[in-house]
Amino acid sequence: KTIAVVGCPFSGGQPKLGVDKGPIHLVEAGLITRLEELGWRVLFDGHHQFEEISAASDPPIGKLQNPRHVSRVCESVAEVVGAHVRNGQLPVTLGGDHSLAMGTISGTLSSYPDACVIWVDAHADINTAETTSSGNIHGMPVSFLLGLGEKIPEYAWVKPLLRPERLVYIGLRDLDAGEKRILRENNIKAFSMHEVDKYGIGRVVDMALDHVNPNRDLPIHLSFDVDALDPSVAPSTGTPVRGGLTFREGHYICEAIHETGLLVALDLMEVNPSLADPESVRQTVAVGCSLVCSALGE
Ligand SMILES: N[C@](CCCC[B-](O)(O)O)(CCN1CCC(O)CC1)C(=O)O
Ligand SMILES: [Mn+2]
Ligand SMILES: [Mn+2]
Ligand SMILES: [Mn+2]
Repeated sequence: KTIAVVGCPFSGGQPKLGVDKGPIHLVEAGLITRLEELGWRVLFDGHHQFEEISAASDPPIGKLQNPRHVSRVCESVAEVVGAHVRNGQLPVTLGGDHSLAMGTISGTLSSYPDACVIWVDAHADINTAETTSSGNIHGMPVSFLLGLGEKIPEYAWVKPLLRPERLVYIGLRDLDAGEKRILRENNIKAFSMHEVDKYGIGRVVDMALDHVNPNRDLPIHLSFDVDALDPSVAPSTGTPVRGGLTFREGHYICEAIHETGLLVALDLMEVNPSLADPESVRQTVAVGCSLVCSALGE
């Protein structure tokens, strides 16, 4: 099978400079060669240029920051990822901030409507325009994918293709009040760090899969935010939160998902190579590469 590496140098979903440089660092760390060494054919259709998409003027809509730019970029990503999936390739999207998952998961679901989503993150990224306090759209992609909250004309292209019972979280530990309410109201399954401690990562992954993929017959889209890992493991990221997944727990999730043989798309998000000292940046990039390779059979 062929992997399509989709470099998405995009930072509009959040305020910190540098996360748009994530893809180039991941590729320059040798990710493509490592994937080829695993036996994959790898297509790298380059780092997408999004500057031309950026709206001339993009004033906030309510609290939402860079709303038109984020929407246009995500719509473009949905088309790119959807095309790769339709061509029978496995898209590996390198971020860039997590707002991009609005595009990647839309792309996957357009071809695999019954796909399930495993969202590995310290955060739920499920704020609506009403519940967000920051207005940073990287904290909102899941709400758009589920069709929650007030409709925003600029986001009319996002179809509510994701069903709550097809979504499961691993690694949560920093949720806004509105997000906790949304998870409860929609019966969304979440394995926080408390459950990871209580049951161990092995049981958590089994339970997560039992919830969204009970017969192990549905395609899996894995959306991995490196801030799910403990900041000691992946320090160079925009919204670090203490008490995260260990290096091994992060890798176990990826290895276990590979073992299902059901992975159809992968996102590796929020590596920001400008937020730490060179050694910490190198470490974060190396972990990102390693997680991708583990999800693909290493
Ligand atoms: N939920 C946050 C963080 C989103 C992180 C997105 B990512 O893709 O990295 O998972 C946090 C908002 N929170 C509000 C209260 C403040 O004290 C701290 C930040 C938000 O900005 O909505
Ligand atoms: Mn995230
Ligand atoms: Mn996060
Ligand atoms: Mn983040």
